[in-house]
Amino acid sequence: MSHGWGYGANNGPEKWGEDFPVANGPRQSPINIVPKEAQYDSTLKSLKLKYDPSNAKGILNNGHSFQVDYEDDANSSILTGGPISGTYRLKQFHFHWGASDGKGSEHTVNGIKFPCELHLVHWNTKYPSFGEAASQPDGLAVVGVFLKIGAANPRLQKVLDAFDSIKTKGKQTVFANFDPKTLLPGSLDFWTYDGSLTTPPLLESVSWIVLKEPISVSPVQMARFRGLLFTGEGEAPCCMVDNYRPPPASEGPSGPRLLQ
Ligand SMILES: COc1ccc(C[C@@]2(O)NC(=S)NC2=O)c(OC)c1
Ligand SMILES: [Zn+2]
Repeated sequence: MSHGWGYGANNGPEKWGEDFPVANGPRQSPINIVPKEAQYDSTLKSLKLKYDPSNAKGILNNGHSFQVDYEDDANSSILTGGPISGTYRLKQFHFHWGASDGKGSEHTVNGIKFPCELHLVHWNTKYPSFGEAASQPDGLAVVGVFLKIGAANPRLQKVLDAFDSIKTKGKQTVFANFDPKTLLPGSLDFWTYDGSLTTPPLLESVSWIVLKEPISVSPVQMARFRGLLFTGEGEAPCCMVDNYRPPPASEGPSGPRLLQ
């Protein structure tokens, strides 16, 4: 790719391997989750998430998605338990979504796409920083949550209400006092596997924890996600939609272990 990566025909997921050869690596994400093939692992612990709403800093349109960033200079918003050992700090959360309700998630379940997928990104405090952790095989832990079409989700409202301030690439605004735990479903049951970032640099540093229970989002709320732009102010507008990497066409015989 002569120009930056994106999700278009000329710079999308099929082209990322040109500049990022790890795109064809052994632990790339996302994957298609086949629940019947997941092995039960009784040694897995329950997931523990402790978030301090006052750690919320800001919300940013980064040109690929939008993200809500958190203070991460102390163990006040942390993930423990589940498949991970030690303490991982919340860094940010962001979403991936489609141009229509039939697509948008990165992980799929039995080949089914959801309209949207939330990623809560945490980094291993055994490393000195997020940047350092992002290059380590046990550096990151991402909690994935599917959004499925249903009743409007009031927990999304504060995020949606910020969109007018971050419509174009590079725009950001203050986003204070938000507890991401309010975005989680009632059950924290999960599938887990070792994978990667789902955009360049596609680093194979993520312990994936995908929650089985989706949260709801209404068609009207999804339309508001699609009102964001990939493009910057003053550029020809391009709607921020289909910002998802699809799973590989078919899992090899040694598909990743899924534990639950
Ligand atoms: C250099 O560190 C990075 C770079 C990109 C992302 C974003 C993303 O690629 N990763 C997931 S997960 N979804 C995505 O869109 C990141 O998130 C942990 C960390
Ligand atoms: Zn993501």
